[in-house]
Amino acid sequence: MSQPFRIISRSFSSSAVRQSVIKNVTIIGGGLMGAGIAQVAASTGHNVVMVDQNDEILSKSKANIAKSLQRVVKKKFAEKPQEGEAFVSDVLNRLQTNTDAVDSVKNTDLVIEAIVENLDVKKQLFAALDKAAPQSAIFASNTSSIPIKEIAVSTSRLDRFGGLHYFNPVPMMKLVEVIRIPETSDETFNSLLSFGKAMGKVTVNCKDTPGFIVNRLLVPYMMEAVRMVERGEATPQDIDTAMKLGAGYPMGPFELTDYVGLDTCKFIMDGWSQKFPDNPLFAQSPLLNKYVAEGKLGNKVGEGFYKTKK
Ligand SMILES: CCCCCCCCCCCCCC(=O)CC(=O)SCCNC(=O)CCNC(=O)[C@H](O)C(C)(C)COP(=O)(O)OP(=O)(O)OC[C@H]1O[C@@H](n2cnc3c(N)ncnc32)[C@H](O)[C@@H]1OP(=O)(O)O
Ligand SMILES: NC(=O)C1=CN([C@@H]2O[C@H](COP(=O)(O)OP(=O)(O)OC[C@H]3O[C@@H](n4cnc5c(N)ncnc54)[C@H](O)[C@@H]3O)[C@@H](O)[C@H]2O)C=CC1
Repeated sequence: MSQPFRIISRSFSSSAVRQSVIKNVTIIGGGLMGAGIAQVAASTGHNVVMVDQNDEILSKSKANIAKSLQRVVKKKFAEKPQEGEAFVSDVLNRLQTNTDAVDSVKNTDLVIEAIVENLDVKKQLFAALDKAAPQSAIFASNTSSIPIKEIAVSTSRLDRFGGLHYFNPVPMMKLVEVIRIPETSDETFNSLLSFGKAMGKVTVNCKDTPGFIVNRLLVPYMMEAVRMVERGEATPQDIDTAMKLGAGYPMGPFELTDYVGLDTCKFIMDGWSQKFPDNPLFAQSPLLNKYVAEGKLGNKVGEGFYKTKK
């Protein structure tokens, strides 16, 4: 078997950094995030297998990727449309799909999980993948809110487990939070950092604390916005306008909730309100729960706090 690690010598330091070479990537989940991660990984030269529950979902994911790639090439290859076409075709050739997660990891270097925000479902998936993936493969979760360690314990590879938390829309958002648990080896962490950079992202290092960096600050802000509406202090429209024009945010909190998906937001809040019952920042929102119960899940279904085009 080939040696999975290489020594990288950095010119600015005499020390050498051990890390594995990541070429073959498996993304589990082809929804909003999985499709975005798959697109950018394939666009940056990686061989990608994107996995979801059935072919219909995967066809939609591929169609969304094709649409997003067109937006990217329109800018990047504005003067060279033929090169743009060749780029799109190369990217799509590097992107395979599979409905069998276990089969998809047999030759993988890195698994990135981007399925529903539910601890039990994630653990069940990783436990199955752990038996099938090569010993050298690194596992990462894109969870928004679940501690990485709680997911990682479903496997026998805690030293090869970490978090890669991307932001929506992945092709546009430049950040990836790279999370290590105490057991994550330096090799694994360095490989995850290098992979994030190889995808063209800026990486920040995070410990395995609730919400990492961005969501630990973003969630209380967004929850206070919905509580303002619940208290009758302002409308979603006025809050969104205020935060865009007064604070310079590209989207207001309600537009962003529709963009992220109200179901995902509720999964996050269900988890945090159970875990931190005494913290008022994470108390449930009756309004969010009502919208989710009515099936108003945001842009993905055409209606959330706003009616949008699907
Ligand atoms: C209030 C209710 C409370 C509920 C409580 C909730 C609990 C908390 C939930 C927390 C959720 C956390 C989720 C998570 O883990 C982390 C996240 O991802 S948080 C989300 C982070 N993302 C953002 O904050 C996005 C903010 N928005 C923007 O940056 C911009 O609006 C955006 C880039 C999306 C779009 O730009 P905009 O100017 O608004 O629109 P355009 O359509 O003109 O696009 C501009 C430019 O960008 C190109 N583009 C856009 N999307 C894509 C894409 N998917 N693929 C490729 N290209 C894209 C577009 O083509 C435009 O290009 P031009 O050349 O400029 O025309
Ligand atoms: N929506 C957002 O803005 C962000 C979400 N996240 C996180 O990313 C993860 C995915 O979120 P989204 O992409 O928004 O969700 P989504 O609902 O758009 O997609 C999830 C996909 O996973 C698939 N899936 C579910 N169980 C599966 C399984 N066992 N095997 C294979 N596929 C399975 C579903 O069919 C669906 O297509 C969640 O953990 C979420 O918290 C992280 C950053 C931003």
